[in-house]
Amino acid sequence: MTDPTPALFRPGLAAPGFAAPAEGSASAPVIVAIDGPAGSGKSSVSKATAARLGYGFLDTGAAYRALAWHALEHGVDTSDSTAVLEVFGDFDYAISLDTTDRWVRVGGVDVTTAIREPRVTDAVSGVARVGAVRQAVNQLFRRLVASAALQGVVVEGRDITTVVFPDAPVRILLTAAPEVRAARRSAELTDQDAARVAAALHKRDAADSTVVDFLTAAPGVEVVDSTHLDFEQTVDAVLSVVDSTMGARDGR
Ligand SMILES: Nc1ncnc2c1ncn2[C@@H]1O[C@H](COP(=O)(O)OP(=O)(O)O)[C@@H](O)[C@H]1O
Ligand SMILES: Nc1ccn([C@@H]2O[C@H](COP(=O)(O)OP(=O)(O)O)[C@@H](O)[C@H]2O)c(=O)n1
Repeated sequence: MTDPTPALFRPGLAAPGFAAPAEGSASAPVIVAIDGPAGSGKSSVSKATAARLGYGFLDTGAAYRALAWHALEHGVDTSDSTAVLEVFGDFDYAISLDTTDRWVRVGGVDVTTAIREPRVTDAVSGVARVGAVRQAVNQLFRRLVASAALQGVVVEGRDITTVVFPDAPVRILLTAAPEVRAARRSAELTDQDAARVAAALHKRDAADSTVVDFLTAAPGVEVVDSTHLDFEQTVDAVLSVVDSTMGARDGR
């Protein structure tokens, strides 16, 4: 697999008017777009799917989490949109698209683990509702993918199938019943109280879904419901959608 090129983001470089490289050109990577609510398996399933396909993997939520971390480092209350925009001005963000070497950096600091802390999770919806932030990070995502020199990239988040890459050849909504998603997230965060984890997850979904709709599939988006599937079955179900969609596209 080609070594995915880590890319650095300074918002100034992606100011309004920045022209993202054209999609659909011969060298543009194939996009597999995956959306879904918290704990549906987007990150883990997308990463495994990318590894199986020999593609790169872009976790878009990491950018919002990293900006929330950056805001907290500056003592900013993320419910204050004006203050969020101010600290966004010097948000120096970089992420790896490599499934075997995942890292996230802000200003050269490795925040891969720090952005999963509860204080960041609790603050992230505040930065995600700032429209100017969303527009700039969406441009970054398109630029990162277009310049990755990869055959394909699995991109996961909340608005990838609808806003970031609405023309992606493969678009999937990954869902699971709310109680199943909460149980999976709690099983992952064994050092935290399960009831608190579940309440925080549902509260974040409620806040996030006022900004983008990731609970219903847009026209043309395939639903993969993992409620009754184990992890490998879910990856297989996603790969099956990729295969049938790409097969239909290539006339197979
Ligand atoms: N189908 C599944 N069955 C069981 N566990 C799963 C399944 N899909 C994902 N998981 C696990 O659930 C947890 C949450 O998945 P994650 O990928 O972090 O979700 P998201 O990125 O949507 O928040 C992880 O520990 C992951 O390994
Ligand atoms: N494309 C995206 C991805 C994430 N987000 C925001 O970023 C947060 C963190 O996303 P995430 O994917 O890491 O969250 P989990 O589903 O892993 O819990 C979400 O709660 C949203 O507020 C978004 O608004 N749009």
